[in-house]
Amino acid sequence: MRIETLPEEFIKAQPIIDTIEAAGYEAYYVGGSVRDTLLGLPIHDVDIATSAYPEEVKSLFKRTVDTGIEHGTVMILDHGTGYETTTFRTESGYQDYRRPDSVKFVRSLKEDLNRRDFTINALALKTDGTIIDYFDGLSDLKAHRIRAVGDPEKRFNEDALRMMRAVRFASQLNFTIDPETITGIKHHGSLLTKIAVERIHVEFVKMLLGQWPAMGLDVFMDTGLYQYCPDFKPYKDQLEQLRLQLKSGLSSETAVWTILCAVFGLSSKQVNRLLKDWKSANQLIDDVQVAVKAVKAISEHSVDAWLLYQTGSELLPIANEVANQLGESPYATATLLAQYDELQIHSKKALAITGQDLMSAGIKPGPQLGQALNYLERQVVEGQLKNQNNMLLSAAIKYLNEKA
Ligand SMILES: Nc1ccn([C@@H]2O[C@H](COP(=O)(O)OP(=O)(O)OP(=O)(O)O)[C@@H](O)[C@H]2O)c(=O)n1
Repeated sequence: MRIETLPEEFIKAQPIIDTIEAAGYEAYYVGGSVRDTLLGLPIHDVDIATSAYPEEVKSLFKRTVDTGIEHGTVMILDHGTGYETTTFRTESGYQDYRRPDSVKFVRSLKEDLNRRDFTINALALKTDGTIIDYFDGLSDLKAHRIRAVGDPEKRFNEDALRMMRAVRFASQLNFTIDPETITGIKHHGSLLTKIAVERIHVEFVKMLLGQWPAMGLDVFMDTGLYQYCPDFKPYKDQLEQLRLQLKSGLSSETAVWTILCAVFGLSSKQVNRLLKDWKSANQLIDDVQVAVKAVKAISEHSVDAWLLYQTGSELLPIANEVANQLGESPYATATLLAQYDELQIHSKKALAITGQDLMSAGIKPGPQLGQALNYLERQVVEGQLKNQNNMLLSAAIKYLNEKA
């Protein structure tokens, strides 16, 4: 098979391949960019595989970076773009189920394609548009099927993350997974516990960002893969519910974790624990804690000024998206944002009074000063007080007198 017109990303990279070939080696485009081109999807990174050994590649180009030289990968820099160029290799001895202990560089393209995860990812493309397909990847692409190259048991034993990649591709591409590959996942699901959580995290989120999340979730649940992800085991019923409810992919990582935590019914403390176990960034944890509260309020039709203020304009659309996915939002996002815009202030800094002003008026520094500012903030947000310095000052004095 031959692609008539190659996307411009490949045409831009052609001088790299030409240089390698002129030196007597083979070089091809490989991996996701070839798969996505054949599916008519936009491509991200152009990866090149070559028969030239890393030192040979480096000798051919002025500017290279050793991005993974022990695995044969050298990045070639050309007119501001980096091209990952990897020597054909075989892999052996995956003691940790994720990275090959030893790689052997080889000169044969077929051997290189043979070590890859799925047939749709084991296609090579020449600069003239010819596709090289040793493992029936083209018919799997046509049948919308994810199938391991060779023996699925061996493939997942080598790299257990591939099971998560399979469910992620199913969600992104609307593909089914070949029955033998499914059996391989069923047999090897527990190996996922040997994989760094951060890597599972990336694939899991990509699965729920995919356009057809139920395609991946079906396999994730039916094969029992979910049990080997941190803390998911007790939430089987909720995950099952989610797979039926999700109509389309979510828009962001924050939305992914918000919907999970909302469906699991987690408190802020539990959100923190779950997301820490999934090795999440602190900012994500903070955002999800806020967004989950907002989803609850939206679902219960109890959105008020204070909730809008605390949630903020970035998280409101996410919380409303999640509530919509769960079929429970009576609000349009634009309405929530318009109500948010109408608030007198959008941060504590915007209060027309400072701690310094309160101290100048004789209020002593200490906890009561902070309490007074918190009181004013809430009153202004809720529209009980106008955001004017003299009004806020007298309200603070009254508040502290009543408290005393
Ligand atoms: N665990 C893995 C990861 C990658 N690959 C191979 O390396 C290629 C590039 O991997 P990567 O860039 O991670 O994924 P892509 O398939 O390119 O997909 P995407 O860019 O959408 O993540 C894959 O196509 C596949 O041939 C593999 O065999 N096993």
